[in-house]
Amino acid sequence: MKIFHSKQIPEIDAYTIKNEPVASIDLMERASLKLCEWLIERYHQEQSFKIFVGPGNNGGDGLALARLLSEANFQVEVYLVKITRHLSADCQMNLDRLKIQNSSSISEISSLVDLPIFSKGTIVIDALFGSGLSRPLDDLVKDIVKTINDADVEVISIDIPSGLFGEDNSSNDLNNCVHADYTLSFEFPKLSFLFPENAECVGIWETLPIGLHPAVIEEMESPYQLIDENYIRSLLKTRLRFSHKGTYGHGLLISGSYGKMGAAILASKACLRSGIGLLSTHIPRLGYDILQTAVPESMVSIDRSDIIFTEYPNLENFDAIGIGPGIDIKCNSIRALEELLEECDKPLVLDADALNIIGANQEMKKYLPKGTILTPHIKEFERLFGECKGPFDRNEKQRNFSKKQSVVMVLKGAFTAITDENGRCYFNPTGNPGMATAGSGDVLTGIILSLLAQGYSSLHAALVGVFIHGLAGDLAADEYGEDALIASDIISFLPQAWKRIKS
Ligand SMILES: NC(=O)C1=CN([C@@H]2O[C@H](COP(=O)(O)OP(=O)(O)OC[C@H]3O[C@@H](n4cnc5c(N)ncnc54)[C@H](O)[C@@H]3O)[C@@H](O)[C@H]2O)[C@@H](O)CC1
Ligand SMILES: Nc1ncnc2c1ncn2[C@@H]1O[C@H](COP(=O)(O)OP(=O)(O)O)[C@@H](O)[C@H]1O
Ligand SMILES: [K+]
Repeated sequence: MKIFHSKQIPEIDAYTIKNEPVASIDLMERASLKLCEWLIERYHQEQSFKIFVGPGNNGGDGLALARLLSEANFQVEVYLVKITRHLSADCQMNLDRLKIQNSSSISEISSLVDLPIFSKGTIVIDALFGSGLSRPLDDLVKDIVKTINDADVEVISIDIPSGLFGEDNSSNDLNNCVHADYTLSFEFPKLSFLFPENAECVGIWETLPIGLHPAVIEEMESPYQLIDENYIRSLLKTRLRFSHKGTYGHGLLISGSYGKMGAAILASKACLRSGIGLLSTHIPRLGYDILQTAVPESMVSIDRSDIIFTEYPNLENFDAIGIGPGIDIKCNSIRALEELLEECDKPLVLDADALNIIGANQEMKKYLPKGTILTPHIKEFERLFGECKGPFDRNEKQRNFSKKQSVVMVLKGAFTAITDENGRCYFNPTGNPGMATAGSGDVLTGIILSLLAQGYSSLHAALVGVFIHGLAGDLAADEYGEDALIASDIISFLPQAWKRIKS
């Protein structure tokens, strides 16, 4: 699913209105019907709604919704926030229709004293501002928003929490934006919903289809998209009847150090559970027995050091290389990584301490071979690129670096963002908070290495790897719950995850 900039939404609307064709007031009615259906499915008629309405089309949606909920016998009170005398045409039309219906109360709010008492159990619908917001909220609206946020009520925002911008909120104080429990957005999510910093405002978000014209959605360009299972399926390779282990590549995983051999075990197992033909795991000497016992399917390449990574085997023997989980950041490891980056012409994935080493030795960035995959979490990202002004700025930096250096970057977290050499950004929907646990990143590195060795392009290895990793985590959470989930469980559910997307 493409994710469009708020400025593109009116163009998509206008195209739909002209070419479907449909009157703009009827498109608003369609959107409000979807909102009403969503609410009717979840709430019963004893619950009352307080709808806060602004002057634009977001307010228009709120007014149309008030009429539809009243028609369905819900108790509705409407609060029209008077910040301007002028309402948008469709907002005015829906206000007139609501007045004609004459079944809900309509009050005007021109100062805080006009605000109602919020009794417990009330549901607040936030239809103050939508994607047309062009500057932070003015004082009156800010105070109304604060009062709503402080009240012990459930809040549902229409399209976007009022006060929040669809993209960049770096100059915005999130305390002045509605903190919704649910955000119901039309057709597409906004970019800002995918950033962890905005979660307190957005709550749980859903998209409601409102029949925007498919031709304009297809044609209009956007660098952002949310991937889904069908898209991932379209990228998968099939295993051949007459194939042998050589067909699926030989991977080299450089991982582990004294006290961190678990990282090497997790990454190796995940790699082998994702279809690779042969795996060699390069580890310091002390890890020999540990790895041979824990992962008998992997061959072992031994470093001359007992405790850290200081050298690597001949790269010619391998189809892809993964380096980082648990390698530590000692001086000899830095030198070895530097050499590897300069020499390596094989597909490469860098994670964890490999990224921290580069973060501490910035000149190494320029040696990253084209097509390399980097998999930082936010902290590792900031070690690489410095502090960011906010999530939008971070995403811009990620896209720009991918483009400039022709590398694939995987910024991990909820809605992991994957950027490619064209500056495109793909967000991943799978995964859950249970995966915020030691070692889950190591599992991802193993999966991605496996896919690189099997001949997937860097971008496809990152996309498929991140999706399947999150899917296995979701299946594991279904079985064990999020709290008990450990990284090994993600590996245990890789077989089910692969079966599901290969079926
Ligand atoms: N395709 C879609 O997504 C559809 C969207 N619709 C609704 O239309 C909304 C967008 O409507 P609008 O473009 O009218 O935008 P808004 O309803 O967000 O209102 C913007 C209006 O407020 C003014 N304004 C902006 N920032 C302000 C501020 N800080 N203080 C005071 N005034 C401010 C603007 O000049 C403009 O007049 C969407 O969010 C959605 O709710 C639906 O009605 C139909 C289809
Ligand atoms: N709240 C969450 N929702 C979805 N996925 C998550 C969440 N928290 C963590 N993950 C996933 O778990 C993995 C954690 O990786 P990382 O932070 O490197 O862990 P570690 O260093 O312990 O291996 C990433 O792939 C990330 O996307
Ligand atoms: K809103």
